[in-house]
Amino acid sequence: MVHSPADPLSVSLAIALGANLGDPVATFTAVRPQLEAELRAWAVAPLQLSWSPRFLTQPVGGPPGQPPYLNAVLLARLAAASLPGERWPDPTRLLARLLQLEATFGRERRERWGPRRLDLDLLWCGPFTCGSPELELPHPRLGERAFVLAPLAAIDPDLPLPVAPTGTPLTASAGLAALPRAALEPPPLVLPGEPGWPEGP
Ligand SMILES: Nc1ncnc2c1ncn2[C@@H]1O[C@H](COP(=O)(O)OP(=O)(O)OP(=O)(O)O)[C@@H](O)[C@H]1O
Ligand SMILES: Nc1nc2c(c(=O)[nH]1)N=C(CO)CN2
Repeated sequence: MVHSPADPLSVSLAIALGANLGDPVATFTAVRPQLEAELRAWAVAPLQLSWSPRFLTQPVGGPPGQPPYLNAVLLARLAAASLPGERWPDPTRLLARLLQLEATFGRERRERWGPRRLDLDLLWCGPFTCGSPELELPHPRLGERAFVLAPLAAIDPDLPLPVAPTGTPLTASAGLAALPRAALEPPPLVLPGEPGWPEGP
């Protein structure tokens, strides 16, 4: 893992949630406080959390005939100055917590991109870059996925996305607008807020 120079992304992290088996709405409502608690326990330093609305999305990849997905994103901003010694906690420890939460909610791995009760993907984690199969950061497919970009753009259209060092800076809304037509057909459908998930359109 390598630390890159300070920028707005270097003080934030984002986690994508997905589910298309069981009762995804109930799963999201139940996992939300648990994910917040896991994140705060891992980070030690204070966090400012922003949840996206929930989106109903068409399955991308995997076996045909899957149910639609429920998707959302959690964005966390850290006050870098409040980190102990200004050092980030280890992202592999956060991934371990995410995998454990998936297991708690009955996640089973059968086939690539197969249907699942809960998927938690670490999209980026501050300044870390990492290319091992166990942990890739930033997530290599985040810029291709409407089910990730639409929730990010709903939190903040001007949110910069992590790109390769030589890449042009791209915001969440620009990334969404740049997707090929097929990736937006049908477009993600934003759900109204409700108790347990107040964020809506
Ligand atoms: N950024 C990341 N976030 C979550 N898991 C990751 C990440 N990078 C690598 N992995 C590894 O990927 C493994 C398989 O994850 P999973 O089956 O959830 O993939 P997926 O969500 O179906 O596919 P995709 O990676 O395209 O989103 C995990 O066991 C984990 O170790
Ligand atoms: N609509 C949708 N499609 C997917 C999703 C997802 O969360 N939503 N997750 C995948 C693997 O991470 C593969 N395909």
